[in-house]
Amino acid sequence: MPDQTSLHSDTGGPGAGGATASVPPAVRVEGLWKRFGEQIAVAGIDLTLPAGRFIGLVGPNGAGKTTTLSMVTGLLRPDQGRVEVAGHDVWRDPVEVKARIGVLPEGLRLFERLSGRELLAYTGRLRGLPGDEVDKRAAQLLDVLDLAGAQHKLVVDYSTGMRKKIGLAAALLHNPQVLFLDEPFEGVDPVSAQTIRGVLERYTASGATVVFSSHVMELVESLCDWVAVMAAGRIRAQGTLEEVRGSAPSLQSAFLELVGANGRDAGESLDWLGGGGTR
Ligand SMILES: Nc1ncnc2c1ncn2[C@@H]1O[C@H](COP(=O)(O)OP(=O)(O)OP(=O)(O)O)[C@@H](O)[C@H]1O
Repeated sequence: MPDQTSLHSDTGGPGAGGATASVPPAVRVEGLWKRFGEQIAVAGIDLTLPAGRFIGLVGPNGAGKTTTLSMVTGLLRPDQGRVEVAGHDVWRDPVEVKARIGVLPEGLRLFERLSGRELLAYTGRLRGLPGDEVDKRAAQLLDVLDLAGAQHKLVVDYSTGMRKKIGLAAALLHNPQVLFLDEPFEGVDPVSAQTIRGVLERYTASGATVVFSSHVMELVESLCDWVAVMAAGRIRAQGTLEEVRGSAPSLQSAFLELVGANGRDAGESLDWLGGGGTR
């Protein structure tokens, strides 16, 4: 199993995924810390995510993924450290960064009393796009994401999967350079997941970057070409999928080894649990 130091840490050059030397990494994080009271959520991480990749940020519950993504996207101020997106400092240059990113955060809050179509129209105008361009893009996104039939329904009446899809459409509307998605497939049925996947694959094929967090290793393994593994507020590995997987048979096995979950009591101590018991 490779440790973090043996994996790519310097990116942006041709060896780091085909980007040219002049292209800054999609994300560069240095010494990032966040503490909530006694709880250290993110413990001084360094992370370099190359541009033009489909990147998975994986880790067990409570690893610090959401906290990291919130700091990287300018939603949560770090206690310490620096974050750059596409070469711009997130906290010194927020307007430059926000124009270049799309975000689908965890626990997405939407304008519930707007219809899906109105939400996209409003988002597009906030992004400074001309009205006719917003109309064109909104109609295409609603169509591709299979929401055209629900475009005049209020967002409050959308299902969990529909909310994810309209949130994704809003995040893509201004054609961002880097798209951040926190658990984009959670609560999404397989058909919608396939649709979202198709949209994201098309988006990265054109040179844009997707960074998404997930616990689902099979999904990350099938979608991502670059992976960062987080546990207990630290980065345990980062690199291409092949590098992080190393000699392990799957990303799941590599992950369990990296986060130290192999050999954990798998419920043997619950000797009272099971059928046939009397109490
Ligand atoms: N606002 C907060 N106040 C207090 N503690 C917090 C807060 N946000 C996160 N934490 C703590 O920070 C740690 C990291 O949480 P975070 O949500 O970033 O993890 P995660 O990797 O996204 O987890 P999950 O996969 O379960 O969503 C956890 O111990 C969590 O309890």
